[in-house]
Amino acid sequence: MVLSYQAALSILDTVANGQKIHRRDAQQQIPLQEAVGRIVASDIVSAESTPAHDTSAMDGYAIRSEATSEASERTPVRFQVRGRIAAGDDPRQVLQGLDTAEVTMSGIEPCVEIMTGAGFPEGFDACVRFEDAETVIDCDVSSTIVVTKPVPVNANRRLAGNDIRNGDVILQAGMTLQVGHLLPLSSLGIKSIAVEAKPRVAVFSTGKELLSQSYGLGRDMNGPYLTAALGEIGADVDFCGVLDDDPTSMYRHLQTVAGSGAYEVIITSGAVSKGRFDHIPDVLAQMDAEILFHGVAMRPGHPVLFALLPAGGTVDGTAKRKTAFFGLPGNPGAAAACFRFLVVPYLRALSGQTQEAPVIASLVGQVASVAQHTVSCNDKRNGTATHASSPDIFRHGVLQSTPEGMLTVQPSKDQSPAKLNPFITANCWIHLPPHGHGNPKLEAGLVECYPISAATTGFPLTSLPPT
Ligand SMILES: Nc1nc2c(c(=O)[nH]1)N[C@H]1C(S)=C(S)[C@@H](COP(=O)(O)OP(=O)(O)OC[C@H]3O[C@@H](n4cnc5c(N)ncnc54)[C@H](O)[C@@H]3O)O[C@H]1N2
Ligand code: MOO
Repeated sequence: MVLSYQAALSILDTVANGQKIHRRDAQQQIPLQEAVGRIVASDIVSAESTPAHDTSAMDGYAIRSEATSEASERTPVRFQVRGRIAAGDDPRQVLQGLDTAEVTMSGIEPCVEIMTGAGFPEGFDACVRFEDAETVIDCDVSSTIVVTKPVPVNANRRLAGNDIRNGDVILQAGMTLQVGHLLPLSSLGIKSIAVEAKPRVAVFSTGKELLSQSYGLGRDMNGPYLTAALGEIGADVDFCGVLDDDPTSMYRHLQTVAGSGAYEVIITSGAVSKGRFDHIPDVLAQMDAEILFHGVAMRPGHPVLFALLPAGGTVDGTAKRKTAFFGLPGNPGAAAACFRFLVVPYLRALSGQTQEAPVIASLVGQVASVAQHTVSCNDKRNGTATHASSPDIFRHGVLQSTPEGMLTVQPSKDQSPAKLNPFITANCWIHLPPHGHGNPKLEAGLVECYPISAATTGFPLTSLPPT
């Protein structure tokens, strides 16, 4: 029986977690502003509460709110300005020598000019904005102002510690640093951050048709696509060229790159299915690879292969890291789907990230046909029996929000894995589970969508994971 998609994911997760411990220099400390898009390596916990002091939210006058409780147009309350505090001033120094109790007794309330962000002076509990006070005697800092409305306690005052609390977990290990995170992190004085090392990945394309364009249009699409898609998710990626359909040279090139120990993952596309020139499985056997799966119940992409290449030797007494190998199918639509739904989960697990949560959208049209997508698939590993098993199906499509605020998704009309035109407009992948017929969610027309791009920076097009 062909391996289910879920079983393939579980193999990838186990292998990634096993490989994780062998990652050399797995963490790096880098400046905050260079870390956007990188994976946070360990929890960041606040060592302080912010803001450190009470501060003013407006430019105005710091007053005692109680003094304004009876204030009205007919009974305005007078205040005398007794100082001025700018952001960065120490309010204690500004108010040195001012005995608020004494001046209050003298019949006129003291107040202090205060600027937005400035530390709140002791003895005052609210800020009245400049535009809400009338200056009756204008004399620089000893002006007199009147207030004609009661000012609530704590008006325009930011209380110490009401933003971030000491001990708050600001970011969890495995999260992708987003540009928005730089604001709270910088507010805590954090200037650099420990991030996971970028996974090092080598990409090859295969096929003589890509090397000589004497007949037809043998253009490499998977090479640029996979290289860019890997770069987008933060991998350190090298495109290593196109391998000819010759097992000897294929072996030589792959062995050289694997033996260099420079890469944690090698990805090829093509030459993995049943054809006479599909040499990847044989070359891997020659390389003593442990083939963990070859053939998954998924559409497209069922010929996909995953293996571990031997490391050979030890480092500091521990076995060297093996190299993960993905043999993606050659058809570009299949290579892209396998990348998105097998390679990305592997790399996320390797970097300690949680897996993505889908966006749930209403399927436009085709609900009935989609719900009855159970098909039979060939067992690619032994190449014999046809099993009536139901594959996971991945379809590209267009996800959009309606003016009513609904999310809808329309699968591309042509899902042929060799058709590239739909990728001009497609912005997501739809994941249809196996045994769709009878699945209540699917029959209600609700499907799981993932953005085509697996990058997690920018607008996070993923719903919150269930709590
Ligand atoms: N007898 C069978 N034939 C095929 C099966 C099968 O189960 N039994 N599976 C089909 C499926 S599904 C796919 S997908 C392909 C995958 O085959 P390979 O991985 O062996 O890929 P190739 O044969 O090398 O190429 C297939 C196709 O893709 C084009 N290609 C390959 N690399 C690239 C590239 N980098 N950029 C653009 N296009 C590429 C290649 O030119 C071929 O047209 O096998 C089916 N056959
Ligand atoms: O994996 Mo092939 O899925 O259909 O092109």
